[in-house]
Amino acid sequence: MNQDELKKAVGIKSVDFIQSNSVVGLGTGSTVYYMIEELGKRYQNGEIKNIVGVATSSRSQKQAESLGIPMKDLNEVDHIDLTIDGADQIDKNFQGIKGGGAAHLLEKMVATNSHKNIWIVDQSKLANELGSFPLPSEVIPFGCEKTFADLEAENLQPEFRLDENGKRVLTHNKNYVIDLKMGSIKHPHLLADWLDHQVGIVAHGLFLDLVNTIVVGYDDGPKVIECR
Ligand SMILES: O=C[C@H](O)[C@H](O)[C@H](O)COP(=O)(O)O
Repeated sequence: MNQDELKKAVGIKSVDFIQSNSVVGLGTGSTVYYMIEELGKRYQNGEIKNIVGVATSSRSQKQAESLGIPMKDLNEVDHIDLTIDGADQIDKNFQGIKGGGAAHLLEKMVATNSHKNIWIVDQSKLANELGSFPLPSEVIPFGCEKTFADLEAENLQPEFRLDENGKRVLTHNKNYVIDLKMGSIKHPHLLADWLDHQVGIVAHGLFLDLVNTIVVGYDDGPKVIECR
């Protein structure tokens, strides 16, 4: 199976975890696309009833709406039962990096408001340790050169993320993304703690101790792994 087929297989499989009468967080990305597509099908044919979706990006919001899935804003729900999202890298302790699509701020807010989090990935996303995938950080434009200099001084190999026209990528909230390309993250909790204390950083892509279950796409089919 190619990577896209693996993503599709885990996307479809993950919908088995969605129960009727629940509030579901909808992640963002090319793997989640298949999950939302399948959820739309099962909602339309009545297999899954009475759900409300909470999106983590305008992309996922639009896709879900186009399939007729009832949607609410995070402010409008008192809880989220389950969120299904993708990930960019998952280490052997089930810690993750997210934000390859610059959606990690909204994703983190939805994930931390969810009773349960499931990540869906193809096998290429699993790694012994985090860091070979650059760690995204969302920074506010005000004073961003200072924030950048602080990251550089910390030896975190920062780089502003640029679009195809060489312009700085803007997030949903009109912030910039700085990718940290240090290659290897030996102590994710220490790094997360340091980044959490940088005033100009709104959110970083380290999602630690958060995921409960991962669904991994292998050539012989999706495998469900309980993490915590
Ligand atoms: O910002 C994007 C999100 O964190 C995605 O969930 C992550 O990048 C994985 O996306 P994909 O399934 O497209 O690889």
